Amino acid sequence: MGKAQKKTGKGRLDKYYKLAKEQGYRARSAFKLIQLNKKYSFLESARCCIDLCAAPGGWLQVASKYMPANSLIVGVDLVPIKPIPRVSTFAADITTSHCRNLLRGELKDWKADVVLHDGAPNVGTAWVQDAYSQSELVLMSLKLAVEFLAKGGTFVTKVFRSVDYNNLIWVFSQLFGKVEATKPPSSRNVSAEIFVVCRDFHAPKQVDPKFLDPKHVFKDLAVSASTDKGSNSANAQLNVFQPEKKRRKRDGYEDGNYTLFKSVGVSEFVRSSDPVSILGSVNQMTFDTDEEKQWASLDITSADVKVNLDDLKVLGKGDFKALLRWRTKLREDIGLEGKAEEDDDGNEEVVEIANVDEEQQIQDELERLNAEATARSKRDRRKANEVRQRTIQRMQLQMTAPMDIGLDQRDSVLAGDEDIFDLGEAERDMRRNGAARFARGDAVETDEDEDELPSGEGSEEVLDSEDELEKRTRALEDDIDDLYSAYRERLAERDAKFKVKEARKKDKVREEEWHGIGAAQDSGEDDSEEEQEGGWDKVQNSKVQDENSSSDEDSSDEDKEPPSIGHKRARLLGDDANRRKKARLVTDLGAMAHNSRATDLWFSQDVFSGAGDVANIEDSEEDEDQGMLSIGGDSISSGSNMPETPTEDEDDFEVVPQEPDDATMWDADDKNEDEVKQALVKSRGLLTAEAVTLAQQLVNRQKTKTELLNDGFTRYSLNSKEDLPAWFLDDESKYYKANIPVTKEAIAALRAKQRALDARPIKKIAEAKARKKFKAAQKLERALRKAEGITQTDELTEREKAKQVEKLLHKGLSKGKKKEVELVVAKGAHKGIKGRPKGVKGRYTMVDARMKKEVRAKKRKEKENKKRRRV
Ligand SMILES: C[S@@+](CC[C@H](N)C(=O)[O-])C[C@H]1O[C@@H](n2cnc3c(N)ncnc32)[C@H](O)[C@@H]1O
Repeated sequence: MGKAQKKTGKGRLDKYYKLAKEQGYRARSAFKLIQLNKKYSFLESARCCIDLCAAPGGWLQVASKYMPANSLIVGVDLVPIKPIPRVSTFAADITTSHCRNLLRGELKDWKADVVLHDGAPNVGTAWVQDAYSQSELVLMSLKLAVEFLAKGGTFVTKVFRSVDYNNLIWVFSQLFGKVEATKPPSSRNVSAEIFVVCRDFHAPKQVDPKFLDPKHVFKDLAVSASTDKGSNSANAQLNVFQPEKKRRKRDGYEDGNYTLFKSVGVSEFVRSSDPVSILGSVNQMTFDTDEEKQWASLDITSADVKVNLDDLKVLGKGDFKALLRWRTKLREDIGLEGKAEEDDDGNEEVVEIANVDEEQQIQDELERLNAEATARSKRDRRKANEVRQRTIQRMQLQMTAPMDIGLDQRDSVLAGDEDIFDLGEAERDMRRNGAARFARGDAVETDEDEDELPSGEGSEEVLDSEDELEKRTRALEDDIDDLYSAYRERLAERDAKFKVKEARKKDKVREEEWHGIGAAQDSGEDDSEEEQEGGWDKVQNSKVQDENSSSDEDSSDEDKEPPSIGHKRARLLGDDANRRKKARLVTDLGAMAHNSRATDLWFSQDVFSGAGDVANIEDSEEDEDQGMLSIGGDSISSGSNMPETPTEDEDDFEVVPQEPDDATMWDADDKNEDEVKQALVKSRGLLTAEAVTLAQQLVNRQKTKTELLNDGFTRYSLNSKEDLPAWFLDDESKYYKANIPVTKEAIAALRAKQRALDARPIKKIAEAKARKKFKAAQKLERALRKAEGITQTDELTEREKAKQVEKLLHKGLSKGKKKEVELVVAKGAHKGIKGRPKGVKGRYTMVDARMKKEVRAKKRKEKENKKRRRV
């Protein structure tokens, strides 16, 4: 992750600020529009653009630069905008009908191809007027966009990640074909703003006013806020059990909490009935109170536990498990676990806890050490990977030579921070390796004073335990899976083709899963009109239907009516929940899947998946463009108190592209490949030597059908793919293939086919030849018709008739006169001209004047030579 960008002091005068100054843009935000346009190219083809909230005019300058000449560009803002060539501007509040009328007056009967909105309340000078919140302002701008946009038009708006975010995106998706949220590089990381580019405006004849009414659009937030707790807790749980997968913050920031960093006392975690949620939702746990400090000094609270509690966001699954184990032990120590069970089952449980036998303790301790060792080795591997990655990057940028790699990794040694021959380091390495081996299940020789590793006996016991072995194997498998998905992500970043392939796969999966609300509602003819117009209630109903259908799902039987899309989606979500349930968890997460179902349904909509592809969004106190360049007297003063005010830590939100389930992907691949191959064979015949060999053998009766079938049962066929890791299946599909013999004849046949293909004239020549043939046939036909007329006339003698017919047929069969080519000497007026010389008609060739003279001179010389020889 790069350095956090500063929004204050000199930090805000960044490269885009300087670039804006250099290139004469009035605000650094101009680069945001440039970058958005670079990605989506909406300005080049636009003839009319409206910029809402345009002051001081940076976006207007960009629009005027990138849009075709003579385009109509109109800018509106609360404050007047200094004139810009080719742009009309006026001051108005975009939330008023006055502004609407002014825009109508400017546009006359034109429709806009692009509507831009970069507005932010409280950053202008008109404090009293801009009382609207950001989300409401966005909705107001959408209202204007809906009125003025042409069909297929583009609406670009700035939104902030807040609780309203998803509702806004949902509304956009009802009105536009494509909705994508993006954060251009020039938008500061510390700003919570993102830009939503809505393309392909549906231009419905009528829009239900509820779509544009803040009261309706943001209404179910209040309801969902309370129910959202379930989803928050689900997210928190996922943070713990799949910490590698960074989740997008779909539901925006918690109400009233715009700082991302959260710290709680350890006792909250220890006493909580839902410790996993706490682990997943806070950054740090501290030992503050006297009681907590006492816990910190206990033996079970190892240094690792303290370090882990200090920064929970960097922990892996193993670390979280270790913390949960530590909590259990602590609760046992302080009698909490006993008390809780006492309540349920009476005093017997306390006795049981007191009788935890020694063996169990050793077992627990081993588990803990095991987890620690795995976590450590994981961290080391991650670090090593990062270093390697950085080195490769530097090599790609030609900042370093390959020989530097070793040196790079030991920078600290070179800097003198460490001793090259540091025995301590070597010892630590040995220990690490030992721990790693232990984690792998190899026999470990332990040091006497190595207090982290268990005694030989203990470890053997662990190795003997099947459970333990299985756990380790699973952990290893998880590691490899993680590494593989990281590898695929890297591949996707580097290889554009791979990315496109993956995207196509995802698109297909999505298309199969989701056919849109319109399709689901397509029940009768009467509905069509309403569908086109898109009624709020209708969509809301469909949402409710979806939810109902998902809740009824369990009770409903299979052979009902054809399943609706809602059912389909609900089933998919159900599968998803099941999958999550199946994951190896310490705690039962069944309830979590149930709680978040409604939320899942809502956010699982196709459009949210595209819209979520946003870079990290950070908290910030204000809109980042408050510090615009000062232009004359029009400088915009800095404001504050944005309602959605995120800050600090960027690491919390990272985009993790959601990959489809690997195993099914593999299967689906096979099916598609097969279909594609079959289609190819149909259109082009057999393409491989293996296929031709088999075909020849079948035709020549060298192979019977039964033999062919039997040949299909090899060690390569019918291998079960169940439970195999994705990386393995991917690899197998590439390399684990039967080596089918081919014959010389098959190869010769393929080559001959290829040669024939190569020898075929290209399409244009073939067409020209066919045209010529057709014309010749027509000509002959005409001649024959005329000849027939001549033979039937009585006015001519037989001799005359024969002569004329002969003439006609000769003409009909002749290929026509060869067009003569005129030679034009390139001298005088024709010297050095390009194109057709004046006064020349038909075909011509330019010839060099010099050539004529030289030919004459040559002839003359030959003549003279002949004469001399005779003499
Ligand atoms: C970030 S600035 C726009 C910068 C502009 N895109 C540029 O490149 O120069 C936000 C603007 O929104 C304007 N604004 C806020 N509320 C408004 C409203 N209700 N009507 C019109 N403009 C508004 C502010 O006056 C401010 O100039």
